[in-house]
Amino acid sequence: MSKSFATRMAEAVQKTKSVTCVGLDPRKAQLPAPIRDNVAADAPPDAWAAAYTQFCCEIVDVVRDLVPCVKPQAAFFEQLGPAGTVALGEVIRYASDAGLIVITDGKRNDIGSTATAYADAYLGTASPWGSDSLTVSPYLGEDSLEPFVEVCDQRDAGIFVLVKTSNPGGGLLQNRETDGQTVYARVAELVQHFNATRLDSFGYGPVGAVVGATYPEQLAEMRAAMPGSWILVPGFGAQGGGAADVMAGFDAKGLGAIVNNSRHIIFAHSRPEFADRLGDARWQDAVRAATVEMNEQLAVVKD
Ligand SMILES: O=C(O)c1cc(=O)[nH]c(=O)n1[C@@H]1O[C@H](COP(=O)(O)O)[C@@H](O)[C@H]1O
Repeated sequence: MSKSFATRMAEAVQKTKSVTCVGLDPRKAQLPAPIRDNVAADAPPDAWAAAYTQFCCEIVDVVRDLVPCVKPQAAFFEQLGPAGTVALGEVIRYASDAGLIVITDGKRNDIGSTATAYADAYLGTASPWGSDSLTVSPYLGEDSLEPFVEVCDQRDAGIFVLVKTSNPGGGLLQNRETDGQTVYARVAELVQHFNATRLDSFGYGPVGAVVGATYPEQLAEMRAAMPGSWILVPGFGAQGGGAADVMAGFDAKGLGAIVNNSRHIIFAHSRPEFADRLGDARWQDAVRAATVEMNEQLAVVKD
């Protein structure tokens, strides 16, 4: 890798004219019939892992010319044990070889010395799970994030720090005020601090932030608080976020935010608007149609 993560992201968004991130969150029960029916319900984990790999790689084939990035969610693979983690590595590699930016969603972190091991496992090219970027928890503080930032510097990788999550319960801790400032705003300050000396020609650094589409007001607040940060915006689609809710995330050129959609894209074959017309048999066409639809709803990228 020679260009920084932030620059690769900006160029990929400009090339595809898309701010959509397709979330790869495979679930046994929701796989389309042509894949699910090949695996017995009580089949061993390696059979399901193979199904997950096939499903996710076919999605990559369908969306690779439409979007800048994909986000495999590690939990669904880890659920299958060792075979699942091998499948996760296969999916990461396949998406990367297809030219997509890969954000592995692991929400990892630990004390600094252990954080270094997580960074080594997930960022850059050194391990089977080497990705362009990883989601990271800020809960252990600044010294737990520093090892990730160091690896980002060494390997032109990126991280997305959880700032204001999309779930209803996130506010319990994130909205707490100390010294007249919310916890999420304090985390945003830290993110901005890390990026301040690392900005690329687009004005962005390697330390991204997660802000849910379910909190549009806070998204606007966070865009202003972290001008140097790419924002990963989950919660679009199945969690209720819509186009109007995410508009505050973008800069004047339509850069600076990517919007994740997992279930409403990858399982689009079962959404009412696609089920009759396409359904399980044409699930790949449903994935493509849902991705095109989302791109059209979020056509913010300027020439
Ligand atoms: O880090 C994330 O991606 C994330 C953060 C957050 O605050 N909320 C959130 O939903 N996510 C992830 O984004 C995806 C959302 O999936 P859908 O609701 O199916 O689009 C899941 O993989 C979640 O784990």
